[in-house]
Amino acid sequence: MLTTGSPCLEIAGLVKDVGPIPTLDGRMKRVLAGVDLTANAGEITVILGVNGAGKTTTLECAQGLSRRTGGTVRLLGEDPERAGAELRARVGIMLQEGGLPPSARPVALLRHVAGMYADPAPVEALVGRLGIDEFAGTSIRRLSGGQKQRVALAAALVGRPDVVFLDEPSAGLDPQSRQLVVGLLEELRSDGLGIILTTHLLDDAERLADVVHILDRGRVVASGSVAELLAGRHDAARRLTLRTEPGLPLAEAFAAERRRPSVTEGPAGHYTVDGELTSGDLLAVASWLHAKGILPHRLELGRQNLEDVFLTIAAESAEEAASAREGHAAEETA
Ligand SMILES: Nc1ncnc2c1ncn2[C@@H]1O[C@H](COP(=O)(O)OP(=O)(O)OP(=O)(O)O)[C@@H](O)[C@H]1O
Repeated sequence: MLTTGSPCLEIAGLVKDVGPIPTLDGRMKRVLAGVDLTANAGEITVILGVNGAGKTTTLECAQGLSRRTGGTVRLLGEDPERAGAELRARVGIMLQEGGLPPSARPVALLRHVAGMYADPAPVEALVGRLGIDEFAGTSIRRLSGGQKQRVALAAALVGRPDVVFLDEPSAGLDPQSRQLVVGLLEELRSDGLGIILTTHLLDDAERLADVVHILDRGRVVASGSVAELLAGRHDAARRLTLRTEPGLPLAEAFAAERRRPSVTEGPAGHYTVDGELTSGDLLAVASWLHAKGILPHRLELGRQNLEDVFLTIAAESAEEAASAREGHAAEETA
């Protein structure tokens, strides 16, 4: 086991091209365009990104399952593309598609996987911990998505790895199973395991992450702890959320103010107000609703959370990419 805080994964300038792609006239497509990131032992590193941002490809290159086009990857100090059995035994992997044999039964499968390691974790304990005993005798093909997820997680952990890669470990889990998985990951982190995971569930990310890397169009566009990401971008930013009837001219509530916060509605009846808001703004909205005789379903003022920051960063990155494309088009036509 590595010392907590020492790097278990170091990625620099990672480039991955795929193809040739027929719709690109047979050219290659660059899906990773220079990814830099580090993950440490005893920490949970979360990789966030919209669909297609390059998260799975980054993990596959980090694991040595996909050959990189350029850049360097060091997994537990070694190049995963040249790794032997010794390195593989120290790495746990849970793939998005599960990769489990459909006819196997969960506990028998986990015992089989455990048999491949010199010092595996006790299968019974893992099975009990993840609630797998409830469907121990059912073949994998008959399990629900969430049940398969739990078996895949157990299979990734049974070899007592030093580092584990989890591609969306809590996707498709019911709230109770999600708690089980989150609790287990917190415990494994305190045992010194390096955990690298992707997720679309931003409240899980916010709760678990020691470090977050936000990927967009094959690049890391922001990195840091959740607190750093929140503080770095929105020093005094707050968000006011209102749920009520649709189509209200909510901006009117701020008509008397010199500075006008930005008001948006979407989806219908879900209003958000962003800016350097104070309790005075909350009062302005409450008074405005009161004058109209409207009792809202919900009205709250709070700090922006990771989801807000993620959406802002993704939108900014999309805007930058669009203006870069316009710039190229202008150059070509000039
Ligand atoms: N072999 C391939 N051929 C063509 N395109 C590919 C190939 N592999 C990956 N891509 C493309 O690369 C991009 C990154 O894919 P990747 O699966 O890494 O994204 P992701 O961030 O994990 O997305 P998701 O959140 O949907 O799982 C996508 O646009 C995907 O379509």
